Formats: sequence, C-alpha cells, structure tokens
Amino acid sequence: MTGRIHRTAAGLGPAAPVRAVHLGLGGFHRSHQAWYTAGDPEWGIAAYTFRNTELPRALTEQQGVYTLLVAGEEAEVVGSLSRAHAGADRESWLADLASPDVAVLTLTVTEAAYAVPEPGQDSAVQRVVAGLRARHRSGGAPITVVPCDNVPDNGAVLRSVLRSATRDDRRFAAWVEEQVSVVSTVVDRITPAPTDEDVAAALRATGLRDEAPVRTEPFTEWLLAGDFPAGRPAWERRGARFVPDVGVYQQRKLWFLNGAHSLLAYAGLARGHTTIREAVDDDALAGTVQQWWDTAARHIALDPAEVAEYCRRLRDRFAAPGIRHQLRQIATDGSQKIPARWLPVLRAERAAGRLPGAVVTGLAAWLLHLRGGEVRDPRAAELVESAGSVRRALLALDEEVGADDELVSAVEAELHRT
Ligand SMILES: NC(=O)c1ccc[n+]([C@@H]2O[C@H](COP(=O)([O-])OP(=O)(O)OC[C@H]3O[C@@H](n4cnc5c(N)ncnc54)[C@H](O)[C@@H]3O)[C@@H](O)[C@H]2O)c1
Ligand SMILES: O=P(O)(O)OC[C@@H](O)[C@@H](O)[C@H](O)[C@H](O)CO
Repeated sequence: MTGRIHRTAAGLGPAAPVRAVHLGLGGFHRSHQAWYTAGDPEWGIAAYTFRNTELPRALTEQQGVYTLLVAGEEAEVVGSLSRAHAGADRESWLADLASPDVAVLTLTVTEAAYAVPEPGQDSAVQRVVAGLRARHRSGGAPITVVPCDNVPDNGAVLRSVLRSATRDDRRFAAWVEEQVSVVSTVVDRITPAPTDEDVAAALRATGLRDEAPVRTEPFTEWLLAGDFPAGRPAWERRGARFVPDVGVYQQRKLWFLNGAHSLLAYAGLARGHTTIREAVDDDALAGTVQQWWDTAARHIALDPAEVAEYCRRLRDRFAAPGIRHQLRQIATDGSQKIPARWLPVLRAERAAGRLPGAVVTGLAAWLLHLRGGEVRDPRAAELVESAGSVRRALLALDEEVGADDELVSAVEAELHRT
C-alpha cells in the first residue's frame, strides 16, 4: 500500500517553530504565502481555516506537508506549515496570537470579510480582534498583519475596519494603532480549487498519498508595502518585493487580471463554458477581454508598453493547459468583486463621456447570472430578487451606476441582444 506523505517520507526536517499565523487556510495560502515562507526555514506557520475541519485534519495527519503541483513544472513538497487548525480551535488561535514569538499574521479571508463585524457576529475581523486582544493582555508585543485578498488598498481598508471594531475600548484601540502594523499587498498566483484529480496527480508525482495537494501556475507575484516591527520571513528569497506603495500595481492586477476574470466568468457561463481556458478560446470573449484591456489601459499610470506586455502574459496564463479554473468559482461574490474590478474604469470612462462596451457586456452577463439561479454571494437574496429589473440590480451594486440612465439603457439593450 502507498504511504502517506509526511516530513520524513518527503525528506524534510522537523517543523520550524511557529512565528507566523494565517487565517483562511485554503488553496491560495498554500500556493502563495506558505510557499514563499518555505524559502526561509526559520519560520513555521500555524494556519487556521475559517470553518473547514477536513483540510486541517488531513494536513495534521501529514504533519503539515503537502504537494504543490505547478503546471508544466516538477511538483514541489512544501513544509512551512508547522500546524494546521480548524477555525473553531479558538483556544489555540488566542494562544498563538498572544505569543511574543509570533511576528506576522497573514489573511486570505475573501473580499466580503473586510467589514466591521455586527455585534455578536463571528467573522474573520472579529477573530482577528479577539486574537489581538489576547496579545495586548499578555504583554502586547508588536505584530504585522498582512492582508492577502484581492481588495484595493487592502491594508488601509483593514486598518479602518480594525479602528471601527476596537473603538469601544480606548486603551486597546491605542495599542492596536501603535503596535499593530497593517501592510498593503498585491498578491497573484492563479490557484483553482483543488480536485480529486490533483490527489491522483500528487501520488503520481511523489509516490506518496497526499490528501491536501494544490495545483497552481508557475507565475507568482507578491508586492508588500509597510513595516514589520517584529521581523518577518525572508520572503524576498522567492521573489517577494518590498515597495513604498502598491497603488498602481494593485490597479494593474485588479483591473487587468481580476477584471478580465470576472468578465470571462459571467460572459463565459452565459455562453456555456466552464473554465477560463475554454472561455478565452472563444473568439468573441477573447475580443471582449481585449476591448476591456484597451479601455482600462487609458486610465492606468503605467508605460503603455509595460501594460501591453502584462496583457500578453495574461493571455498566456489564462490559456495555459493544466489549470482548470472554474468560472463558477470566480463568479462567486460578484457584489464584492465587481466594484473593485470594473467600476473604477467605468467611472473614469463615464467622466470622459464614453460608455465602455466591455463593461456593458460584463454587467449584462452578471445580470443573466443573477437571473440564472445558482448565485453565491453574501447579498444573493437581495440581488436575485432585484435582477428582473436592470435599474434595481445596478442600484443594488452601486447607486451611481444604477442612476446612470444611458448605462442602464445600454445594459437593457445588451440583454435583449443576447
Ligand atoms: N485562488 C486564487 O487564485 C487567489 C489569488 C489571489 C488572491 N486570492 C485571495 O484568497 C482568497 C481565498 O482564495 P482560496 O483560493 O484560498 O479559496 P479557498 O476557498 O481555498 O479558501 C478560502 C478560505 O477563506 C475562508 N473563508 C471563506 N469565507 C470566509 C468569510 N466570510 N470570512 C472569513 N473566511 C472565509 C475559507 O474557510 C477558507 O479557509 C480569495 O478570496 C482571494 O481574495 C485567491
Ligand atoms: O479569488 P477571488 O475569488 O478573489 O477571485 C477569483 C479569481 O479572479 C482570482 O482568484 C485570481 O485567480 C487571482 O487573483 C490570481 O492571482
């Protein structure tokens, strides 16, 4: 019988001491932050899911070790997860965040999580605040929080949410302000949700059974801006870049990559496709994506040649064999993603008196998606209910967009055409 992957079987040494904590243990953490951390063997991670109990169980049985299947390259065994926990393990969570040995807290908690918790709500921010409170009570060593979600100005947004969520306790709030650094990041590595086929591929690659492999692409990027007063892993060993400001790179990634992804997701589903690769192989959709990139390129402060090269590489990444990125996965939480991915460009175009065709196509396809039933979005009920009327659905997305008569008419016309 084939053996299970674990540290000795994979040729790894003992787990490193925990000096980093992660919330939102899923596919992306394993393909990105945990992979970068593996470049610095002095740093071990204690990673927590939000709700999932199966993944931490499988990883614990494997001593945190897992296989990273990098499309077109050799599989890599990653050993930076020293411990994996279910989010419900509150005692360990509080103890880890109270520990002065821990210097960094990374987050991948979805776009929707960047909100002030309602009283009594169990949310990612509520858990972060509880952890920071435990740290404050047990000596208050400084720490850096590293949000790694596709949220514009993720560091500033998280700082503002933390301010609101701690304002009832002035001493604690003052400590958070002084001792908790929140950095801003741009994160990039296309990582589809793992499948059973990945389990079989990991076995073929290593000869060891792995119940928690992850498939990803060779391309990876991590830009960070901010301070690490208590230290950090040497993420730069694997190419992370520490920059004064992530602003324009954040726009480049969110508009060009994620904006095109959302366009392909909604328009691709409407045309019967299931993956990004299939969707970009459809000439009509490839044309709409190019139209979107040409439109977005007018509003970004980067050299046009650099933008064109970025788009050329994106085309290759989207079409890469070996990555089956499901349109349904990308289509989730549209109300949280569209405002960051399409609306800044839409606003700039409207201010210039133009009606961008690619955004009209995208909004019409999003409406079709809402009308189609299977909607996963924190505001699903309200959106599905409003979707019969273009005006109401667009108002629910954004008041200014919904109040734009010319845009509403264009989206209505597009829906009649399709
Ligand atoms: N997958 C990618 O290619 C990719 C690339 C860049 C950034 N990201 C960011 O990482 C996030 C996670 O992606 P993933 O592929 O790991 O997904 P995943 O489904 O594998 O893992 C997501 C994690 O977030 C948790 N989560 C889900 N809803 C939550 C909520 N409301 N509050 C707190 N936590 C919640 C889940 O329990 C899970 O632990 C994305 O939302 C995105 O912001 C992903
Ligand atoms: O992960 P989400 O749900 O924010 O968005 C879906 C995709 O657009 C996204 O995961 C990209 O693949 C990723 O941002 C590439 O780095």
